[in-house]
Amino acid sequence: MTRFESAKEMYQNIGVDVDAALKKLNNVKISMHCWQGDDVAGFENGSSLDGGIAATGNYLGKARNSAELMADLDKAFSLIPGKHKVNLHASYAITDEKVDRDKLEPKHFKAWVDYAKDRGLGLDFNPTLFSHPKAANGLTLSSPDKKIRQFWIDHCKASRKIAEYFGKELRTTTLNNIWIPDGYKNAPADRLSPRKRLKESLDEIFTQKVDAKYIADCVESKVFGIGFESYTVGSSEFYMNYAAKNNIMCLMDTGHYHPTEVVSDKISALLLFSEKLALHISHPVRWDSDHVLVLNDELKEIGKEIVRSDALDRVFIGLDFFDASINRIAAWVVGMRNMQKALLEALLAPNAKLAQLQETENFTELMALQEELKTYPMGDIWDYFCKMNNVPEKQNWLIDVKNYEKNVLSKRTEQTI
Ligand SMILES: C[C@H](O)[C@H](O)[C@@H](O)C(=O)CO
Ligand SMILES: [Mn+2]
Repeated sequence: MTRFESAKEMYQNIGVDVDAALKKLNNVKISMHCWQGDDVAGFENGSSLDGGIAATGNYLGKARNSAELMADLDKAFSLIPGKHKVNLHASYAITDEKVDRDKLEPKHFKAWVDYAKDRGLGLDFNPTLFSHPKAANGLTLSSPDKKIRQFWIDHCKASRKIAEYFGKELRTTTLNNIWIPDGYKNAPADRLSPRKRLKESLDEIFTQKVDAKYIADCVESKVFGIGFESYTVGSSEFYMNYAAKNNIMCLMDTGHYHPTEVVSDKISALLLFSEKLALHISHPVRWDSDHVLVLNDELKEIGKEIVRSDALDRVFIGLDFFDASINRIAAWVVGMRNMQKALLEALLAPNAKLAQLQETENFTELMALQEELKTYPMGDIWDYFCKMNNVPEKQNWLIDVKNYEKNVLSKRTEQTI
């Protein structure tokens, strides 16, 4: 009997259908963010990273152009089970033209569509409202300056067209996520006016007609950013209400809440009121530090919440971290595989039985079973899942990453080509 067969039998004995779990996991597309590959630099060669976010570390081999970023993404995907999506920011346009963000068009992202088509991947999109001279003071859609607001409104409209184009070309629904850094370092005198302006800007953006078959809009809230500690215009309450009233989605980033607040607890609450929701799964350490996902309790809890709400097709799962202190391809691989492991663990739980124990107030058995499940042989099922997808099992993927670092990454110098 193989380790997989013996593990499968153990799960079967508690009523879990392992084959069905593996099938479900194989269908989950996770959106892998391109910006881990180059520390959120983008291809514009202009402003350095701002907007209250920061990538720290100086590990060798960061991608310096689209060819390198695509090659690095390929390397990472070759070590991750299944077919997924790439999440792009507007600052990653591939063009020889000097085009400002308000004038971006689908053609500036054609190379990404070709890339995705060739590999059977999907694409998601984000307008980039930071690292730009017109966002230098951190005010964009809520700026008191009408011209600045208009520039960013036009950028968001351009981005929605690009997202729609991705969806059409790739026959998927592309997520288009608006996040803005807007806020103040010190206590504001007027909290209402910036929020009113943000609301009006969003209203104008969403007057633009796009085909809902191909694009799903969402808005990402935040609690604070570096340099914007006292006030964030696009807060959680703001966007939850905006999204509900305008029939668009909320995007919850796991790093965008107070330290003891957890996104896992918010998923069921949102799913009761909206058809779909989006997530940026990150790993905040003391603040929105954007560390690589580790398989911690909160990640497992998020997996459980999605699975137990039977919402694998209602939640857009995307990753959002940028760690420059370790090999960037390893960062992607660890994060993606951990997200999948969290979902697998949830799929391998006797969820109906656990729910019934809760409903019948049998809390002793519920606790006993939940605790025993923690030492069930999930790893053997995971190894089988890797094998079935022709990717290395256990830490064997690291051999590939080390070779790639030796042969490719270490040859890259600091300057952009
Ligand atoms: C690159 C950023 O992480 C991203 O646009 C945004 O999603 C964010 O989380 C800012 O903190
Ligand atoms: Mn995010």
